Parts: sequence; C-alpha cells; structure tokens
Amino acid sequence: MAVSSRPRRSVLYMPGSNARALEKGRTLLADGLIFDMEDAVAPDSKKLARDQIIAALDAGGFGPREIQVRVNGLNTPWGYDDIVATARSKADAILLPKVESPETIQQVAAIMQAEGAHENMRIWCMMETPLAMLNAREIAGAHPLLGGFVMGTSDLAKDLNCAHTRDRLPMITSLGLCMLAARAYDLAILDGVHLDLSDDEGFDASCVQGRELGFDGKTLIHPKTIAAANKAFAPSETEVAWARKIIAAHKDASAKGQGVVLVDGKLIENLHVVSAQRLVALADQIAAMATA
Ligand SMILES: CC(C)(COP(=O)(O)OP(=O)(O)OC[C@H]1O[C@@H](n2cnc3c(N)ncnc32)[C@H](O)[C@@H]1OP(=O)(O)O)[C@@H](O)C(=O)NCCC(=O)NCCSC(=O)C[C@H](O)C(=O)O
Ligand SMILES: [Mg+2]
Repeated sequence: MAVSSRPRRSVLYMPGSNARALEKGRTLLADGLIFDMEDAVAPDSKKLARDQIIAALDAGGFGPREIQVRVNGLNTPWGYDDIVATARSKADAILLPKVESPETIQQVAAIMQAEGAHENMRIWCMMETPLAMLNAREIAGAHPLLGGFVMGTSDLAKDLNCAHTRDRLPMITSLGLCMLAARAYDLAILDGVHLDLSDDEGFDASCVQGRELGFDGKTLIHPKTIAAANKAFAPSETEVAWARKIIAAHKDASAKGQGVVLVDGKLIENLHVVSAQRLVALADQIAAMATA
C-alpha cells in the first residue's frame, strides 16, 4: 500500500510512560497511534517510556492501526537510544521531533539501516519550527524512507509567538507550506492537535478546516475526540455516491470517445475521476479497517 494511501483520519498521541494508555491503544478506534517518548514524557521517565513502548510493540495486538513512535531528538541524551530501540521494533514509523533539515533524516535513515529496521518502516517528521517551515521542500525530498509530516502546531505557535485563534489565520502560511511540500513529494500529512478538550465545537471546526486544507487526518490527545475526527476526515455517503456516479458517467462517455461529460449540469473531466477514485478507495479502506 502506498504510504500516502491508508486511512489516517485520527492519530492519537499516548505518553509512553502511561502503561494504561498504551494498553488502551489496542481497542481504541483510531486509525493510528503515536507512542510518545518526547514531550509528553518527563526526563525522569524517559527510560521507562522507551521500555514500555518497546514491550508493547513486542506484544503486538494493535491490529490495523498504524503505529508511530515519536523519539527524542538526536541532540538530546535519549535520542540515539530511542531511535536504535525503535529501529529494531515492529513500529510502522519513527516520528522525529523538531526536524529542521534533510541531514537529520539522512542520519536517522543510516541508523535504521545499521540496526536492520524492517523494510516497511518509515520516517515521519514533526514540522513545528519556523526553520522547518522554510525548509519544508528540502525536508520532504530528503530521503525515500520519508512517509509523512505531522504538524506540531503547539511548538510552532510558541516559536512564532502567535495566537491560537479559531480560524488559525496566524498558522495558515505554515500549514500551507508544509501541505505544498508534502503533496509535491507524495507524502502523507496530519494536522496538529486541538489542545482545549472542553471545546468540542472548536475541535469540530478545526477538523473541517483541516480536511478542507487537504490534511489526511488529525493528531489527537484524548480518545474522546477519535469518533469526531473519524467522521470529519472520512468521505460522507453523499460524497461516495457522487464519486461513483461520475466515475461511471465518465467511463460511459470514454467508451463513446468523449473526454468530458456533464453530470447533473457539472463538467466532469478525467482529473475529477482521479479525485473520485481516490475518495472511493479511501472509503473502501475505511470499511475494510472496520472489519479487520
Ligand atoms: C490530557 C490527558 C493527560 C488526560 O488524561 P486523563 O486525565 O487520564 O483523562 P481521562 O480521565 O479523561 O481519561 C479517560 C480514559 O481515557 C484514557 N486516556 C486518556 N488519554 C489517553 C491517550 N492519549 N491515549 C490513550 N488513552 C487515554 C485514560 O487512561 C482513561 O482510561 P480508563 O482508565 O479506561 O478510564 C491525557 O489524555 C494525555 O496524556 N493525553 C496525551 C497528551 C500528549 O501525548 N501530549 C503530547 C502530544 S501533543 C504534542 O506534543 C504536539 C506537538 O508536538 C506540538 O508541538 O504541537
Ligand atoms: Mg511539539
């Protein structure tokens, strides 16, 4: 399966130091889990978090969920050992925090190779500093093992000294730069977290905006937000029905030698069919996940 084409509607962070959270990951209906060794873990608990995460990965039982491990940076006392331990594990991806240059990714790819990481393991990057925004294109093209970006909007807001507003206008240039780079290099890209767990309406609005901007899904901090993210980032029944309709209509038109067709008064060209096929494929993958 191409790295960018699997459901990633909801991706939940869980601190590696929280054994109960890791256990719950086996049953929560999130498309992906991020086992965190970095900012959600206090310095005194770094080793505990690493050991618990590796034990959970060894034990397995996470089904179709994509498992990323967010390691500490190579510039910290824990980063190298985190990367080595994760490279030897069954994780789907190593998620690197605060990436700012292609060199970091190349260093980590070399460690993965030296440690015999399995062939499907990918590198993902937290995009969360101003320099990362400016270097997004170089980072996106850094290495064939790169699988995707995760927006780190909390660190970004801190470094930009900007506000967390409802419309996220202060963040929009950054989101756009990372989106452009990700899509140019066929990477997946996940939106940042919504920090206010008491603000359901704001959470829903951020999901709608994230999907409209093109994000594959949203990173989450609490299980109670999984269902809303799954709904927001999934194709609706109406969208799937429309997609199937225009695929069929365009196929009929093509058989008659026509390159375009009008469906309910709307012009349908091949490019619309490509988008429709992608949407139907995602809906099918979501349905398959539900029965896995
Ligand atoms: C925010 C929390 C600390 C709240 O935890 P808690 O008080 O335990 O919440 P609840 O009592 O409401 O929990 C109910 C049950 O759900 C489980 N739970 C809670 N959170 C998680 C989770 N993330 N994963 C799995 N399970 C979870 C509890 O164990 C309860 O279960 P049960 O025992 O059956 O009742 C907590 O939600 C939390 O720690 N969240 C994650 C925070 C985190 O990871 N932050 C770092 C990532 S955000 C970030 O860094 C983004 C980026 O870098 C940036 O810069 O933007
Ligand atoms: Mg961060």
